[in-house]
Amino acid sequence: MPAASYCYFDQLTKEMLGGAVSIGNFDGVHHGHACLLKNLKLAAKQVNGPAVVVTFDPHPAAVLRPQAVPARLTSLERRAELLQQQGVDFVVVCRVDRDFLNRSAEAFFQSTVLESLQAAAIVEGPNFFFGRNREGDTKRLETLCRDAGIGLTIVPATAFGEQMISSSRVRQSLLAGDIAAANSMLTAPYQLTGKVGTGEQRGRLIGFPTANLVEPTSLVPVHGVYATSVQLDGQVYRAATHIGPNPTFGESVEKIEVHLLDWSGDLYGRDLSVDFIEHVRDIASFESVDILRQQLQRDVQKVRSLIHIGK
Ligand SMILES: Cc1cc2nc3c(=O)[nH]c(=O)nc-3n(C[C@H](O)[C@H](O)[C@H](O)COP(=O)(O)O)c2cc1C
Ligand SMILES: Nc1ncnc2c1ncn2[C@@H]1O[C@H](COP(=O)(O)OP(=O)(O)OP(=O)(O)O)[C@@H](O)[C@H]1O
Repeated sequence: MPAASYCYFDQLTKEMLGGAVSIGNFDGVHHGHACLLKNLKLAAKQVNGPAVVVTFDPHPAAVLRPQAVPARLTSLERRAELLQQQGVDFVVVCRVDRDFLNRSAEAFFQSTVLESLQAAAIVEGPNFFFGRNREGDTKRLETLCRDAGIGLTIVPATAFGEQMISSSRVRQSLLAGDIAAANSMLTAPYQLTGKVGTGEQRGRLIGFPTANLVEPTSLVPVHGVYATSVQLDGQVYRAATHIGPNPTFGESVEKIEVHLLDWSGDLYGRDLSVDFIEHVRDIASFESVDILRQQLQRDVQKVRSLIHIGK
């Protein structure tokens, strides 16, 4: 991935202008977003311009309701990477503050879509809202696009099961430990990134050394043991990941511990990205360290059976 996979509005260059534009949070980059982005690329081809996504940072909810803001599914870097995997040419970020959120739907459309990006087409989903208090909807957008003489595509909703896919639904699945459902909605396995900090150094003693992830950059799934994979120095490794306390040792602090299979070395201070593949079991309090150790052996076998990596 190039160092700067996204830019801000004051960094726009000529090749980013005159294209097809989609606006939204795009948190997680799910299959609903993917369907929309397929249409964005078609629209871009028709207008002979770039496929541009406009996204927001921080999330508008973080400015409006900081006490109740949902954790993000993706950092800006990861979101841009996933959007580009879907064929988006440019990701442009709106810096969100109270002034920005106070703009009317018309003012936002005029300044962002027409003046800054000189958009030739817009592509959105059915639940798109814009401007102060989410006053602009797809009807309003239709009128604005018609008046400005630019094309508009509203793509139908993509569902998973009976309901429409949304970032909020992916968050709910992760918080319920339903990794399979979350991954069915996402375009790539759910990924958690953090820095490797120091633990109690106990894992090494019980034969299962772990990298303890601190400062996670996105939502932490519910407590449990997970089959995961990690990319390290260009190689993919399987990992058994524990999220939660260590009740066997009387510790109640939540930890994110990653035990890499078929790897040994020192990871302290490095950034680690963990892909979640399956939920394996809940956290338990074991009667002895020996019984915990036997369970960890079974967990590792389970991870091997769930994840196959090419040699
Ligand atoms: C895959 C995996 C599953 C684990 N499951 C449990 C568990 O169910 N209960 C528990 O008390 N500790 C569990 N542990 C955590 C160990 O207790 C922990 O790795 C050990 O205390 C080392 O802690 P440290 O990294 O702070 O040194 C698990 C660890 C791993 C890697
Ligand atoms: N399931 C879907 N099918 C089609 N389009 C979608 C779907 N979900 C979102 N979109 C569209 O993608 C664009 C970006 O949406 P955004 O990421 O803001 O919403 P979301 O995924 O519903 O998230 P949230 O749950 O946070 O509201 C919008 O145009 C929206 O209408």
